[in-house]
Amino acid sequence: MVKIKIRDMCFGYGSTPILEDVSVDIYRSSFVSIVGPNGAGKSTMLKCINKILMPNSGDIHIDECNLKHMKRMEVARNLAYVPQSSNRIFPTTVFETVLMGRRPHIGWFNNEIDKEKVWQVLEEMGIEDLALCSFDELSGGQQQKILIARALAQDTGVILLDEPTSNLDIWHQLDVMESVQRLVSEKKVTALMAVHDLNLASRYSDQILMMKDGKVVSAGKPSQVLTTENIAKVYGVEAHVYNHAETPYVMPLKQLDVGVSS
Ligand SMILES: Nc1ncnc2c1ncn2[C@@H]1O[C@H](COP(=O)(O)OP(=O)(O)OP(=O)(O)O)[C@@H](O)[C@H]1O
Repeated sequence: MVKIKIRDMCFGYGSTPILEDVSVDIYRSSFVSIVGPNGAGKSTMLKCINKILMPNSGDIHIDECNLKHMKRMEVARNLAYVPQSSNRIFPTTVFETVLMGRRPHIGWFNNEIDKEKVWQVLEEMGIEDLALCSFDELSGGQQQKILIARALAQDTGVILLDEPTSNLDIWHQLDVMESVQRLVSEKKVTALMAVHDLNLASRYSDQILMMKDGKVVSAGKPSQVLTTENIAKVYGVEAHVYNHAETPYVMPLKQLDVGVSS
């Protein structure tokens, strides 16, 4: 069943087109990765789906609802968004930061159930010992985990993640990916994640969208999208792709043509 339906979506900053005629179906309870070079439009696409940006044309439906007709709080009850972790400063404790995720459900006034939910999420992520720490005194990787915890506390059917592993060591990268995978398999959440690491995308995703210059140039299972040809065309990189069943492993070898990616 389709959870997010995007049709003919175009977006531009001023007269500069950024997304062009994007049409994709994201299925309920699937883990979908968006890959592509710097500047391809991955973050812009996530921001359009979360209504942070308004497309110039086209439609996005969440279930049967057109995003255009959804109010801010309704969007927040349906979609949680984990932004790229650059310089996010919250002058609050970790507990208070995660509690902000409950706002779409209860407004400004928190009750015991919401606080319990926050403790539950902190425990599930193994970060309850950070609860009383100040958010802005944590490491980049710890802050990343707190932003993910805040999204989990939001308790939505869709979670959008913008490069959630970018600040993390390999142990924590796997930790985040396993957490998202558990959300998808156990809580039937739909996860859409922008990511640069093709091998993490390959291992964890049900579907990959490969973007270049604001267009989705390939979409499907990892084994259909992560091919030598696509990687050469989109990244300008020669790569070996070792196919282990449905999970290709990508080994980049050399640049083919400097300047393919921006
Ligand atoms: N606020 C802005 N104003 C104007 N142009 C912008 C703005 N934000 C992004 N862009 C441009 O939009 C294009 C797509 O950017 P976007 O951040 O969506 O790409 P991305 O694929 O997420 O890149 P990266 O992998 O580097 O994070 C880029 O050319 C970028 O320069």
